[in-house]
Amino acid sequence: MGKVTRNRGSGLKSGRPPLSTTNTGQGSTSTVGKHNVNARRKSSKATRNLINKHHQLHKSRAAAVAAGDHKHVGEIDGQLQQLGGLEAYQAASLTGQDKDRGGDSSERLVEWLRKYNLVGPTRTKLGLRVLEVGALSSQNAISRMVGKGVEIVKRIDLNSQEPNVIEKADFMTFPISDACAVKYDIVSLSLVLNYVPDAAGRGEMLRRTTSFLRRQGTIDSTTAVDAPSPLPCLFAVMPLPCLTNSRYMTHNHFVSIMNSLGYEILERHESQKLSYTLFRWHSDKQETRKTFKKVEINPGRMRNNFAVVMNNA
Ligand SMILES: C[S@@+](CC[C@H](N)C(=O)[O-])C[C@H]1O[C@@H](n2cnc3c(N)ncnc32)[C@H](O)[C@@H]1O
Repeated sequence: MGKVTRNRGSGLKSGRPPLSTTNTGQGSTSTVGKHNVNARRKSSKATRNLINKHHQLHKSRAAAVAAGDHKHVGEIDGQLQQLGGLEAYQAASLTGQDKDRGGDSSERLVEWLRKYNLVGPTRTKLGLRVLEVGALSSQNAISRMVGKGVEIVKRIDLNSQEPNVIEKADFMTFPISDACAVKYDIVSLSLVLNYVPDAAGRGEMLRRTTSFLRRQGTIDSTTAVDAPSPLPCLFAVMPLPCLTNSRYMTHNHFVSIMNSLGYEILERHESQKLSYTLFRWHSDKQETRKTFKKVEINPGRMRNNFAVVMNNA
């Protein structure tokens, strides 16, 4: 793998999708479902608080479901509703990721694909198929590569902001097809894994990604640089503290989990708040079905509890 690149000084500038906005003259307004959310009026702290609260409630809900506490589930659903539900969360994700505060995480993916000479103005014949899970916008950098190396970007989200171009679907139940023609060269999971409220669910999500990737040898593309092809691959973006400040996770531990699925890390970048990684999937490698439990590897009172559990199903 190449050296980890870091961009501590630029805040979130190196990652996040562009805000779909209409300019009101007073600041941008993002229209999310029925909600009109003034992007600039919400401070970045308020945005962060909303996102954090949403994540906390989701985790509590998962725990209440697991405990069979239906009353508590109902209460939490009410609180989520009061926060504005998934739509408000998505609006916060978009506004908090405005150009001023962040950027478009798929810019990093495009940068890496350029490095391997897979996208760009001269790559008109190359037909990469991309599955973007958790898509908030059809105007991001990877979408702009359609016709420049990318054939299609299939976008899905639990709640579609653009019903014509983003399919409302849950990745965990999204149909898997064995036909190579409907598989993908690239799966993008940008800020989605951390949305899953429980550790075993995250493991299942990672395991599931390989089912959507084309096998090696079925990819009609060659890299023109002196580097191995990164295809098929997974682009994963996570909040940095998931990997640097968790009791149950480190970057190396995450890579071990990915290795067990047949993934090899190719690229890594850290901005001030996000971790970006590109993993090539070796379809010829048998998944080891190794078990990864929730084990404390990084003790500390001030750390978070982010974990990924792989059950040997
Ligand atoms: C924080 S947003 C990230 C959006 C964008 N990918 C980015 O990098 O900014 C997380 C999105 O993932 C979606 N999501 C979470 N779990 C999902 C699942 N199982 N299937 C499809 N979308 C999912 C949520 O609805 C939400 O829109």
